[in-house]
Amino acid sequence: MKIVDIREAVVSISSPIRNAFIDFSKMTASVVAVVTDQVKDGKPVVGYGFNSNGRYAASGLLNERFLPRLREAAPESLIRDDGTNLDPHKIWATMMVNEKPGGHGERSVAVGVVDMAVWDAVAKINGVPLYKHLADTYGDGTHDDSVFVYAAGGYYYPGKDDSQLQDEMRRYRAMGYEVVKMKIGGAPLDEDIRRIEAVLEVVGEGKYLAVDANGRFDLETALAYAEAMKPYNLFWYEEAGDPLDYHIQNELSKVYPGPMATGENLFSHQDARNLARYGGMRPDRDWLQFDCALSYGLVEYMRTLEAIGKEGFSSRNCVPHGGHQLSLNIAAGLKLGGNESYPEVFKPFCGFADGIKVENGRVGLPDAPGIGFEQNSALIKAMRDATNT
Ligand SMILES: O=C([O-])CC(=O)C(=O)O
Ligand SMILES: [Mg+2]
Repeated sequence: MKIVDIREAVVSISSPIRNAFIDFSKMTASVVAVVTDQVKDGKPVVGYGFNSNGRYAASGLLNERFLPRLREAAPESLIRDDGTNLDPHKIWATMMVNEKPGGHGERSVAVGVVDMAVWDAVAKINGVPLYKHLADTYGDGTHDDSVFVYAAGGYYYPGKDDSQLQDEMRRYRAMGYEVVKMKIGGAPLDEDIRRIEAVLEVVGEGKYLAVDANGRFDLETALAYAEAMKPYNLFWYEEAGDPLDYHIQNELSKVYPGPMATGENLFSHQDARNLARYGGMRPDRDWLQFDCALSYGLVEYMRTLEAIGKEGFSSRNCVPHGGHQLSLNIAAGLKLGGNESYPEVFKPFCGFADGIKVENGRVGLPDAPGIGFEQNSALIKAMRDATNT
């Protein structure tokens, strides 16, 4: 068996929304299709991937380095020793030939998007949902039947007032989500506190509201928000300071008793390990948000889980960023704490299986081979159209 073609395309996921750091007016993503010579139901098996959101398409890196390495590799060097399937670990190693350690920047996005497509193909060739493949191959054979998901939104948007923010949160609650997330740090503290209180009127209690500062704050501002938000007992306080400023996170942990979350802009197991070692994150309450689509894919994510495990964290501490179905499969198959969900933003590069509703803040998984993209009709259409597959 072999890979016969790898296609790459750039798609727009632009919208007028804004977090505390960036607007999404020019946001793009890469889509990759890995076409194999395997045939199921009369059609070639094609694995799909996209690189989550927030870091732009990685076409230059893909077309100059990572895809040529796969195309030039001997096809048999990319498959399992027993010849039955693609080998994601060998494919990963082939992409990373002649790459120095460190400097994880955007390179990890390019590798991550290919890796997602490879895992989709692997599970399709095995004829099982990816969460089952992961549980059988890397876990104890059991998987979670549903996954905790929270509704991420609450963006700044031109002309958006508190009542529109409240309406948005009411919609998420009506869809079955319990926990919702909103942006902070894109307005002065007193305005954000007013917005937080407006959302608390809708969700009732702080334990149903997470806030995300997108790395905007210096230490002084992070601490001022901590002081002001402490009484609300929020679900979590996300990315207060720069993602690589472990000192800010550590200082915050000393004064903020509630759960903290961070990690979506850490792109390697070494960075994740540094956070676990030096960031003051507390295994008994804090959340780790590494997004495999941005950070070298699932092959690397398994190394990340191992690295943070040695620092006292469990897979249950992890609720990945990105709201994509690869992380949903990982959450069920490798037993994470949950997954993000974007009910209204980043369409169609968001969402889960069409017919499966969120109930009591949890979502079930389709019983279809692969990552389940084919069950998400808007997304699979966009990826097929983009890659002409
Ligand atoms: O606004 C963004 O860049 C997305 C984000 O931080 C999140 O989903 O946590
Ligand atoms: Mg975030």
